[in-house]
Amino acid sequence: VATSQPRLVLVFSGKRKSGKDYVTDLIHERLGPEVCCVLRLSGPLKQQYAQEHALDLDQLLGPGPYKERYRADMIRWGESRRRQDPGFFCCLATRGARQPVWVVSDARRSSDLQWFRSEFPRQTQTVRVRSSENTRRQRGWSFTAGVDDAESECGLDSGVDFDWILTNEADAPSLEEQLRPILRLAVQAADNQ
Ligand SMILES: Nc1ncnc2c1ncn2[C@@H]1O[C@H](COP(=O)(O)OP(=O)(O)O)[C@@H](O)[C@H]1O
Ligand SMILES: C[C@@](O)(CCOP(=O)(O)OP(=O)(O)O)CC(=O)O
Repeated sequence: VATSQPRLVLVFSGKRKSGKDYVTDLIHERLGPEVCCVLRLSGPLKQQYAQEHALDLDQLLGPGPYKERYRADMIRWGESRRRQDPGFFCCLATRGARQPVWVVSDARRSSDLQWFRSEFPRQTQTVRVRSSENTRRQRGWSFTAGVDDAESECGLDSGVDFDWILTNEADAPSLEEQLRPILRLAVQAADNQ
């Protein structure tokens, strides 16, 4: 079986409720499912966690309040896994992806970026999604100790030179406009196959 390599890997990060899922869904819609897949590092994490704790996986994957009830414990659970193997969830999340453009929606730690940069050094580009605390609050965020002050939320706050920064705010240029150069890059990457 030929192993297919991605042509472009867009690795997204941002605080919770900054709009990572929203923006990456938008990219997926624009490029279509043949060209692009959205990969969530939290996917295999939530799957395994739901199984071990008899929880509702669909609700854990959704944007509602359900996942917030379990977040602190999921973080702890995931961290013990990552201590054994920092690339554990990266590897699981990318397994079987065949599209030329990969959109990773939720990098949180420098070990996540390191994994993609070392596996796909030429293809990887990092994207930061930014929103003000006010905007995030309107989307349902409130500060939670053990979550918002932990590595899960703060691991990429400094020391990273992002290739792209998107401002997901009502008074910023439209996402459409901000995404244009990234979408152009993705279309080029897919066309050059
Ligand atoms: N530009 C936007 N316009 C409208 N709703 C948005 C926008 N960005 C985010 N949202 C909404 O805000 C909530 C949080 O966004 P989400 O993408 O789930 O954030 P994250 O994945 O970073 O936690 C969701 O309900 C989402 O639909
Ligand atoms: C335990 C987590 O994987 C939970 C992630 O859930 P989501 O990826 O749904 O989070 P947001 O989009 O920021 O709201 C966090 C981690 O530290 O791995």
